[in-house]
Amino acid sequence: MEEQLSTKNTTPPVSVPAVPSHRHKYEFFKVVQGYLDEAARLIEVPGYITTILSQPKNEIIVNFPVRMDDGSIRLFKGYRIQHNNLLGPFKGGIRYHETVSLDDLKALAAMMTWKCALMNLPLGGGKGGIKFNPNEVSRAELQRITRRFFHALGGNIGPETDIPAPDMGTDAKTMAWAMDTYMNTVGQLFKQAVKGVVTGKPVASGGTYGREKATGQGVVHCITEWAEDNDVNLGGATLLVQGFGNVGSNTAVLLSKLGASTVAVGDHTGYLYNPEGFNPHKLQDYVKKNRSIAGYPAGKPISREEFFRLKADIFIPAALENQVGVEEAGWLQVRLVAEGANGPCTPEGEKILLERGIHILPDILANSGGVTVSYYEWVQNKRSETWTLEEVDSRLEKAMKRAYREVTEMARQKKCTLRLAAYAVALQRLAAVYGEREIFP
Ligand SMILES: NC(=O)C1=CN([C@@H]2O[C@H](COP(=O)(O)OP(=O)(O)OC[C@H]3O[C@@H](n4cnc5c(N)ncnc54)[C@H](OP(=O)(O)O)[C@@H]3O)[C@@H](O)[C@H]2O)C=CC1
Ligand SMILES: O=C(O)CCC(=O)C(=O)O
Repeated sequence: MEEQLSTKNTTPPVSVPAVPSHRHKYEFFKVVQGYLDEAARLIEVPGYITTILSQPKNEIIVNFPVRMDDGSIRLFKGYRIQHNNLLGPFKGGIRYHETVSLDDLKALAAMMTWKCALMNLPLGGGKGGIKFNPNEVSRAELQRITRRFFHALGGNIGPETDIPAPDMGTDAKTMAWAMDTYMNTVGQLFKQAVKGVVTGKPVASGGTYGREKATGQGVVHCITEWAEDNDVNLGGATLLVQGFGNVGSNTAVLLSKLGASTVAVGDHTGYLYNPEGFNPHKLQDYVKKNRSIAGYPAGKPISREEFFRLKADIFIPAALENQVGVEEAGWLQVRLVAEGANGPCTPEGEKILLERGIHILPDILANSGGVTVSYYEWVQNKRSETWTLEEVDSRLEKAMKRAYREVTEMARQKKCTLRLAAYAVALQRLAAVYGEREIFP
């Protein structure tokens, strides 16, 4: 039992580098474009389509000053990348993290285009963020940074233009501040009902039931389908979870209801191991209160390498991109990597995993439950409706299972990886619309 293992961990929080320092600079946008080009060759898409999709439509950069608690003024740089809006308004999260960069956000915005197309949503792709560490500012500073950022973005976003949502370092509260700022600036000018300007809001402020757990729920639907296809019993399965925020913790909690057990977890402060299995509810509550897993009593501190070398059934990366490179792919002893995070495996890492017979559920499929339920929230805001949790859950389940089947069928037909198959399904949808519009007569 977890409680019996309670060796008190008094280790102070240590910052664990996201990737070992000898690793090359990771060109995330190039990597994502590489997948698109490969998928385009696979399904023979006309060259002009990949040319259009090779860069974002708009790259918005704003510099804005914020008064900090000590009275000083600090200048922040914020981004909103609008990749593509062929299928509908730009859509995607806002990331607050010290690693935020233009290149990464371009990659993440492009991935939103593929994700929305794959899920057959009438939405395009976007992503934004600010480069700073949200754990190092007070709550009042966080609110002022958010309000200044959304004020600076002004009319570049809107319920029919570009709809942000939470991503790393942001949550429902951030979205409530964002909506309020927009309502009192741009919304005032147009006298519009503007709840739909952001999704992932608190339920009382126009959010939807089920959004908070949606990404984790989607990961779990994909894992369940994979388990069925591969005759794996999830009861008693063991999990390694990297990142215990929204995606990691909800995935662990939902899988525990199917009998799976989380034996190791990690975040930027370090990694913890508990062979008996953590209680994911308690750990989730602890992280909500303490902002990290550091000091959680029911686990033994281990190194990042020890974490990756543990024998388990499923690895769920739910933190940053570029986590599974050549080294980690050689270390992992699991049957499945289910990508809760965006871009956690490098192409070289993926190749090694597949050669070693480790399956991968790719990000744009596995973590698409979040944006799918964001879409449900946006529809409810448009129609002034409130759907029950059961309705949201049941729609999400159908949508995830349909997407999983489409991707596995494409992979079978084209004899390709699930990642390329997911890109191919998405690209096929976009190509059909470009074709119908005959934009270059
Ligand atoms: N939220 C959503 O709906 C969706 C999120 N995603 C993706 O899922 C991933 C996680 O997002 P989300 O759960 O929302 O973010 P959260 O901010 O809620 O959680 C992120 C987690 O990652 C950890 N982390 C940060 N840096 C490191 C590091 N260097 N090494 C190990 N762990 C680290 C954080 O730890 P700490 O707090 O200690 O920094 C935290 O536990 C991201 O890739 C995001 O793009 C994808 C689809 C939708
Ligand atoms: O819910 C959304 O709109 C965005 C989710 C997101 O940022 C992602 O899927 O990476």
